[in-house]
Parts: sequence; structure tokens; C-alpha cells
Amino acid sequence: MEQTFIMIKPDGVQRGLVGEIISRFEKKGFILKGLRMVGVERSFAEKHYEDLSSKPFFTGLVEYIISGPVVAMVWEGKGVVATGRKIIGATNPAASEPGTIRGDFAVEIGRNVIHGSDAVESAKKEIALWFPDGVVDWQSSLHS
Ligand SMILES: Nc1ncnc2c1ncn2[C@@H]1O[C@H](COP(=O)(O)OP(=O)(O)OP(=O)(O)O)[C@@H](O)[C@H]1O
Repeated sequence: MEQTFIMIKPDGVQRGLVGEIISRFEKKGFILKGLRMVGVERSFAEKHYEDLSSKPFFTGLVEYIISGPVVAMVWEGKGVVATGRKIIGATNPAASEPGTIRGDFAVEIGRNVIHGSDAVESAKKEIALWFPDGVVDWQSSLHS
């Protein structure tokens, strides 16, 4: 079954949005397979965002991600990568629709509360990076 990597960024944790965000994914019908609160090392943040290393905002982005704990999660379900991105909303909160997480809770692109994998392949890579020991192998009773 398809899985995605979701991270509540330091601003989402500091603003007390962890429960709200987990609730939105749970109520949609996706299944939580992994959950860790992490204080991210600089080198690890650089690795996670290595595709953006040439961007002018890269240093600020890394400083943001290491500024406080994040909540790293693996969610599973049919089409969870693309649907997860819809639940999250557009990268720039100015363009995120109301009803999305960024549309409801963010204003600044540099403080946009949450990350979600943008493709099935990047989800696999990110899950392997953040959950090197694997995730919890359990089956929801809703599955069948
Ligand atoms: N112009 C910018 N200024 C500041 N920060 C930015 C800018 N563009 C992107 N970012 C930050 O970098 C992150 C990664 O950018 P990317 O283009 O991969 O968007 P995304 O895939 O929607 O976001 P994420 O990977 O966090 O889910 C954004 O979520 C945002 O926090």
C-alpha cells in the first residue's frame, strides 16, 4: 500500500498544531504507520532538502527546520502521496486554499507548518531517511 512522509515543521509544533494535523489525516481515512518527534541535526536537514541546496533560501530553510523539534510521520492509504499534498495545500500559503492545512494555518512560505512528499519515489527515499529501522507493521481493522 502507498505510503507518504509527512513532517510537522518547528512552527507547527510550537503553535500546538500537532493534534489538529494528525486528526485531519486520521479523519480522512489514512493510517498512521510511523511517528517520531525529532530534534533535527543541521547535516540531516541538509540531506533531507539536498535537492534545494542551490536555492537562495536553502540556508534559511535549514535554520528553520533545526530551530525546534519536528514531528515525523508515515501515513498509508490509497493515493496518500497526492491526496496528502491536497490536504496540506500549496507551498506558498498565499496560494493555499482555505480548508487546507497551509490555507488555514499559515501566511509565510518560510513558515508553512508542514512538509509532505511530492511523489511516491521521494516518499520512499524520505521514509528510509527518517525511519531507518522501518515503521510499525500493523493492519487497521478498517482495511478489509
Ligand atoms: N521562496 C522561498 N522562500 C523561503 N522558503 C521557501 C521558498 N520556497 C520554498 N521554501 C521552503 O522550502 C520548502 C521546500 O520547498 P519545495 O519547493 O520543495 O515545496 P514543497 O514541496 O511544497 O514543500 P515541502 O517539501 O516542505 O513539502 C517549502 O515548504 C518552504 O518551507
